[in-house]
Amino acid sequence: MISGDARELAFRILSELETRRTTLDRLIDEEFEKIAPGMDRRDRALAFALVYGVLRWRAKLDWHIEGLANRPLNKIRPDMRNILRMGLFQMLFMSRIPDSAAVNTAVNLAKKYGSPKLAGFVNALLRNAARQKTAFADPDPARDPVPALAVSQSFPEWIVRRWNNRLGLDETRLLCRYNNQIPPLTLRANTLRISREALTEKMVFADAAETICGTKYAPDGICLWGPHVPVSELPGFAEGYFQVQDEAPQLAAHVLDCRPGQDVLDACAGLGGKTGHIAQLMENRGRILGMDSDMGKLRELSLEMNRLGADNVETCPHDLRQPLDPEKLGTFDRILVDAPCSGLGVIRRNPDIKWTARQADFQGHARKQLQLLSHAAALLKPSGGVMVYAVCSMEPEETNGVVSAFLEKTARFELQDMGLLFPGLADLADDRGCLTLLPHRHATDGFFIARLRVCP
Ligand SMILES: C[S@@+](CC[C@H](N)C(=O)[O-])C[C@H]1O[C@@H](n2cnc3c(N)ncnc32)[C@H](O)[C@@H]1O
Repeated sequence: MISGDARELAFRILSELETRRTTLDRLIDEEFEKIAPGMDRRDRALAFALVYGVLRWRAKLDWHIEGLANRPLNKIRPDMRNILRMGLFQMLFMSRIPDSAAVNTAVNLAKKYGSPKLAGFVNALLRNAARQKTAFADPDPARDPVPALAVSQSFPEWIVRRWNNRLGLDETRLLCRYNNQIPPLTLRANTLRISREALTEKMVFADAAETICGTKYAPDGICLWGPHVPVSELPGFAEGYFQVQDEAPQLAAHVLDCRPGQDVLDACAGLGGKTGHIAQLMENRGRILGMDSDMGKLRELSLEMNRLGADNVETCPHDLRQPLDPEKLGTFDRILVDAPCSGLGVIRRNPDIKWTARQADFQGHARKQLQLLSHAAALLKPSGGVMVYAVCSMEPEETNGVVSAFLEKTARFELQDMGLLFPGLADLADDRGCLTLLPHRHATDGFFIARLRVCP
């Protein structure tokens, strides 16, 4: 059992993230459960700030560490790299922490996890950083703006290059900057139990956050900027008054426009973020089938539906690429395919994605997305059926590219213009009528939604 020290906890999370195939969310849940129950709120907040801060600013921190160490980063032991990143992050981004505390705590970690010699190296490098930091400079953009932006905004060069080719340098800079900001905690009021107005009042009364406001496009969303307590301690959590969900994904179930009494398939239901929303739009009447290939997620989904009071949801573990139950073919009024993707739209909330996503994976994502969409299409009612395809990405291969490939393959479907169907969302619609949300333009996660219907 290790101590409940915030920096040690952050160090363990950062190191494990590099060695295990898991997501930041899962690792945080695991490590916090093991270590942090007794940890006071300020220490938990520090551990979070260090993990997220280092992941957001890793390329910039590494650039300075390489310069100070006078050797390439891969010549520094991976665990010492993380100790150095945490130390330097505190010096550059956490003005309330004295440099001496950043150095001493890093040296203690290096002693515990390394050796006296490595602790000496960490000590010397961070002391140099403390002396030189006011003179630190980013690479010169005049020489080559893409790698310079990759360091100054801390993104992998391939992502900056990709966005620069599509959006130009100025917008790419804005997009990177936006993705490095701390997002609000966004909730969706569970209208089975409470209205957005009444939930907002409860949050304001409880002084739940520094600023509390409604979402712009999604009718049931509330943004909490600078929340004062963890989600599970917010008023109404146990009563199922809300789910945590960014504004952009709230629009997926909204445009699915399901009605009470319908048969609805949530084909990649995961933990049920959108299933709960569908249940509230259906006022708990009709039938929802939550499908996912991950049985563990569906178990959690069922618990989540109990918390929300959504009682018209059944679950079905199934790999949607495999043959479908013939009895289910052509039976659903509405289908949501919230497909697995690169996750490049949610870097603001999951900065680890910057370092785990790969350019080479896009073709594979697109192939799978097309397969899931095509198989799901066979389950839709031949008359009046509507299917929504969504991904938390704004990359062409897995957004409009998949929709075009699907339409080429499946002539009985047509794309619907959501700018016309939902006038409140018109400024999010692209020239085909799909919704493409860009973080820096719309102040949401990056997200894509297409609405397809069987041709009348
Ligand atoms: C973007 S996540 C869904 C998030 C979920 N809709 C929510 O709002 O909480 C994509 C989901 O697709 C599931 N998935 C991946 N491959 C699948 C497959 N072949 N068949 C069915 N589900 C799959 C993953 O387990 C994951 O839960």
